[in-house]
Amino acid sequence: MLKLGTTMARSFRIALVQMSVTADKPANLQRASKLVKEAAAGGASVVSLPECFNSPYGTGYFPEYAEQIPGPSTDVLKKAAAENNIFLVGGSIPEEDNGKLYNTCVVFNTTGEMIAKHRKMHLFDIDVPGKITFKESETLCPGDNFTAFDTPFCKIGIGICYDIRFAEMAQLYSKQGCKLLLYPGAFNMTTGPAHWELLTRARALDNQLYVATVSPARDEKAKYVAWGHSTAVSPWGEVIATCEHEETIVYVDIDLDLVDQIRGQIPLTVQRRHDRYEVKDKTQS
Ligand SMILES: NC(=O)CCC(=O)C(=O)O
Repeated sequence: MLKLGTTMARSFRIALVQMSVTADKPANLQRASKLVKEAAAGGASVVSLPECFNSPYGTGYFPEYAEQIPGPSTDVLKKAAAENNIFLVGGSIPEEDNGKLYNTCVVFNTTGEMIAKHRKMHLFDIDVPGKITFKESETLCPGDNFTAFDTPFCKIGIGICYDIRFAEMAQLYSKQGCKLLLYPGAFNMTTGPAHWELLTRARALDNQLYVATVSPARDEKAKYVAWGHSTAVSPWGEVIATCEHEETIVYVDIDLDLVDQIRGQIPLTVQRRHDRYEVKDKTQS
C-alpha cells in the first residue's frame, strides 16, 4: 500500500474514528488528536472523525458549542493533519458565520491546508411518532454546496449524516469522478438499526463506489443516543468493515481497481439513458 506518492496510488487505507464525544469540548479535541494520531500510525492516509465530534449532538447544544472557521477546533484538526501527514476529514462541528449556524465538515490535507468545507445540505428534520422527533432547522441553516476534494488516490465526496438519504447527491459525486464517499453521521436508536447500513450499501451499489459512514460512539446517558456502527461498503455493495457501538477505529483498505472492475462488469455508467434523464448540480451553470 502506498501512503503518498507522485503517481495515483491504486490502493490506500482509510480510518473511521468512532470516538466518544462528551460535553467537555477541550477534552473532545484532545481525544480527537490522540485517536487521529493512532489512526495514522495504523497506516491510514485518510482519516475521518464523526459528525459533531467536538460537541454533544442536539439543537440546544449547537449555539453553545458553535465557533467560527478557522477557530479553535479547526486549528486542532489542521495541526493533526500536518503532524500525521494525512488527509483529515474533520467529522463536523457547529459553525457560526454571520449570525447563522451550520453543521460543517472541514477537510485538511497532509500539510495542514484546508482544502474543503462542507455545510450539511439536508437538515435532519423528522417526526416518527412515539420514537423520535428532531428538528435541526430549529437552530441550523442548510449549506448550499456539494463538496468533493482531490487526493493522490481518488476524488472523495463528502456528505453529513442525513445527506446520505439523498441519492441524487451521491449520484452527482459519482458523476464528478468520486470513487469514495465519506459520511460523518450520527444516526439514532430508531433509524440506525433500520436504515444506517442499508443506506450505506444503497449509495455504494447505486454508484459502484466505496462508501463509509463514521459515527460517534454510543453514550447511553446522552439526550441523543447515537447508533454507532461506523461502516464501510465496497462498490459491490458488501459491508467490508464495521463495528459495534463502543469507541474504536475501523480501518478499511480501498482498492480502486475494484471500482473499475465492477463498473466494467456491470456497465451502468454507459448504459444510463442520458438522453432521457439526468441528475444535475444547479449551483453550476
Ligand atoms: N444527524 C443526523 O442527520 C441524523 C440522521 C438520521 O438519524 C436519519 O435517520 O437520517
